[in-house]
Amino acid sequence: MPTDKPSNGVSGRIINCVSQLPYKISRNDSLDPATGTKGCGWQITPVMGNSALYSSLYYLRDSSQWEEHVVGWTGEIDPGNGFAYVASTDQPAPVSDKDSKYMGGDASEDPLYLSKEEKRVLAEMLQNEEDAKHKLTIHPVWLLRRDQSRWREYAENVVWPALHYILNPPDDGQKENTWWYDYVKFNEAYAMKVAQIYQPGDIIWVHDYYLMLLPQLLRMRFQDALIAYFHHTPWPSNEYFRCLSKRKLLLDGILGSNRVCFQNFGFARHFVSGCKRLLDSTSTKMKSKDDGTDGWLISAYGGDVVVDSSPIGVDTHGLLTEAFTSDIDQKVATIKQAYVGKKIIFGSDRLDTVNGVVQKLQAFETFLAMFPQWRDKVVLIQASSPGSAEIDLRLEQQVNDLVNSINSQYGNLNFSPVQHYHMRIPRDVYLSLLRAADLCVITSVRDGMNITALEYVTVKSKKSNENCYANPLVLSEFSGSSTVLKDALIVNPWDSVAVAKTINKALLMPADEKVSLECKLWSCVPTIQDWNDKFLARMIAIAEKESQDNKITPALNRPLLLKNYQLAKRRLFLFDYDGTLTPIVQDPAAAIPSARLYRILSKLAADPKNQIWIISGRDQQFLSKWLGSRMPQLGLSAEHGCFLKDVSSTDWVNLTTKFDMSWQIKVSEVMDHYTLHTPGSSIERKKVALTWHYRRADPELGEFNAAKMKEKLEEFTKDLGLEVMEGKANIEVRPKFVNKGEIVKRLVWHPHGEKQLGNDEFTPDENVPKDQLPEFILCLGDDATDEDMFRQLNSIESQWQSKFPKDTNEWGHYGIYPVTVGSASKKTVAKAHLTDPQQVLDTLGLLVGDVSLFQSGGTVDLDDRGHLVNSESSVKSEIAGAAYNKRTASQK
Ligand SMILES: O=P(O)(O)OC[C@H]1O[C@H](O[C@H]2O[C@H](CO)[C@@H](O)[C@H](O)[C@H]2O)[C@H](O)[C@@H](O)[C@@H]1O
Ligand SMILES: [Mg+2]
Repeated sequence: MPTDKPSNGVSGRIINCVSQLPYKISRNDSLDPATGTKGCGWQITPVMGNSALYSSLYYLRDSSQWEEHVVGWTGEIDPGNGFAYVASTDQPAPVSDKDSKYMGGDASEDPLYLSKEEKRVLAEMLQNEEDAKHKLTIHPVWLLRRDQSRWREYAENVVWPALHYILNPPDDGQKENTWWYDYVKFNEAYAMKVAQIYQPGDIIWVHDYYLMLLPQLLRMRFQDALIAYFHHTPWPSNEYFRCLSKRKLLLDGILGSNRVCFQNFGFARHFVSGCKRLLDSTSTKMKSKDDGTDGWLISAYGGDVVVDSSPIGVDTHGLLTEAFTSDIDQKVATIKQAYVGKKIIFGSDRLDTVNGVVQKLQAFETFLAMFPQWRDKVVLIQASSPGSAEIDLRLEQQVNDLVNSINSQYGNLNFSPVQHYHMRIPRDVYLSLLRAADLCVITSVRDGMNITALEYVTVKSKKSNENCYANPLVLSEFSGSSTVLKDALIVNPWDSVAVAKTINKALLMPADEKVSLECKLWSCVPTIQDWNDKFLARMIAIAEKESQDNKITPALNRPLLLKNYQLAKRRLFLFDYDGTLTPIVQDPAAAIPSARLYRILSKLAADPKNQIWIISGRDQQFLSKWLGSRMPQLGLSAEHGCFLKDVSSTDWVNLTTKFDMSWQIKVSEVMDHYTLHTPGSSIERKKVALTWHYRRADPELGEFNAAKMKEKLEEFTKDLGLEVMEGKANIEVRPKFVNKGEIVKRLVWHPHGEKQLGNDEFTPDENVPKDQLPEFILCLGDDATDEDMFRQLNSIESQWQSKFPKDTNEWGHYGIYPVTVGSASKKTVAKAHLTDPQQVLDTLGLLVGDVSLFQSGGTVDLDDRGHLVNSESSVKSEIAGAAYNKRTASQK
């Protein structure tokens, strides 16, 4: 139990977001045999599986310290009523219900329509499953579309395989795209639910890979929220993770958290490496002061995210109470009697490609072949719970073949050495087998944390009658639990000879050695109590450390941006060019606009409400050639604000005419010197600014000489009114009095749509009435010089707050969006971020109708079926559902 009262801004409330509530809802419309009438009730049954996560929820529920709120999807609701919904209640929560489908029923009918009242009643029933004394409130996430398994598809068919080192075969990506939209919506539905209950100071705890986007969606809404993400499954090497087409969006989604935690150090290390490679994050290693564990601080869009590990545990006390009852004693005795004179090897796994059932059977076959003395003296009882439908068929066949082969070679009429149960065995049978086993063998080829391993060691820690105390465990080195249970008999499941030898060794192990091993293992089993307490203590410590200057810059809330855009009558776009509208490339001359960029800019520019400006470090020649000459309707500013070309004009204005340019000679000399000493570097000579590029030089030499050159240039330019800027693999020098911020000031403080004055004496007119100023400003930039624009916009926003306090929009602001593009590691004064130029184009594409709203997330209001509120599909689906309800009611 936590000892200290939560303090320092922590409210004492936890919002646990889980991919599925621990209950199954079924409509119970069967005939009531007592009355002969049709019932119209609902049935709620607990869901088995996911025992560690659910026991964590129950532990917090029982704690007097915390008030717990659980937000979770209802899972597939069994609609009853002749729509035989094939889904077993005993599936573990995260397993795909691939065989869940409706049989019968007209496609136009929607048996999942639930009226408001029905949802209220069901929510109440779910809540009633909780004892009144507990401080736990259940918040169901309703997603009532008829094809309910759609919400699992992306997580289970795309993310899960990659996390387990399985690459899907290539295809045209269409199915995956549809699944992705559902995945975004699934996460959106959670964000909406959390937003309804969130209070400042709450700890939001997001669990696992169904909800990778949720932290960022919440960060968009609540910048100060304390968010933790715990990843229950393995995290793969980046070589696998980077194969996902949405890799950046997924990482970016998780990085909305203050803390990202894994089952072990290795998984955390892979995650950090992914962030570094895919998002250009930087990381620093650290040791937690609280519990001495190793971890990292990774810089994510202006803030720091803690990445560490903490293996989940089991409720050891509860388990021992549950496993040592007189009923289970009896069952253990019955099992022992059934196999008298034989050693019992037990295994309990889900039947999928990663849990290693095939490897186990192969090793057992090898064992019987290598050690004939054990034939007839050992039985393998293997319980394999069903996995997902597609994989089952192939695996099932392979497993059946192996079982038959072993039993026919080494069995006889009275005895089969492998007893295989392809089913989820009841809890009491499972516990009896754990207790009765002389050995447990786990040959998983990939898992986050094998709970059976922890439960086996726990059960073996207690003495009982049947001589089962301290029996050993053979454990795969690829199981997450091997990092915790280091003293188990560790094996490589791919080496069946080694596994066979280890089984032999384990079965022959003397009693004192078994006891000594068990003592070591038992002392390492993490308890769920400890796991929760440590996890939350760490979150409190993080909350205490959070400071104003360590705010994570949220991802740009695109749906909100779209709404704001659609409602605004005067819109101003301020775009940087390199690294924002085009990706950074080796050769500056090759960074030309793509066809997609032209198309989107043309569409934007075609709307008379829009004024579009490109504010770049490029010179006039480049901007005119690639943008101005093709799209004169764009306003252009060259060389970081030195030159200006108005919207729909061809004339450039030089804003630096009065500035003495003799400095160029000396700067050029310095740059020449370093160019000579840095092979691959070059100088870009613009009209005013000079840029030294070292992208094509040896990176280390380039960086080293850039630093030296900068120092040198700063020395003699400080009194000349010049600025020496560090850009992306470049050093630039230009007059200080012009910068992109000054241009922004000039463009914003200007009657919208009116011509710019063609002179360099322009002073912004801060008396322009509000109804002539832009109502929507989107400013995008990737580099240090773009921070001047963001700073300027932030200052304009503050000015407007005091000047026009009543003129905010319906979201309480002025529609000003300073957005940084690119590396997660940057410190920025922007209010939001986008990861790369591709996301920039996706965002602009969204505004002009080229891109779907659900390509990436943000604040959207969904109805209880996952349709956009008030959209055509939402209205249609509501009508169909109500009609269905009316019809079935009249049949009753
Ligand atoms: O303000 P911007 O529009 O972003 O321009 C900044 C500088 O961009 C160019 O250099 C950078 O992009 C090149 C092409 O991707 C890349 O090769 C180089 O390493 C980058 O520094 C441009 O050449 C400069 O003149 C701009 O000032
Ligand atoms: Mg740029």
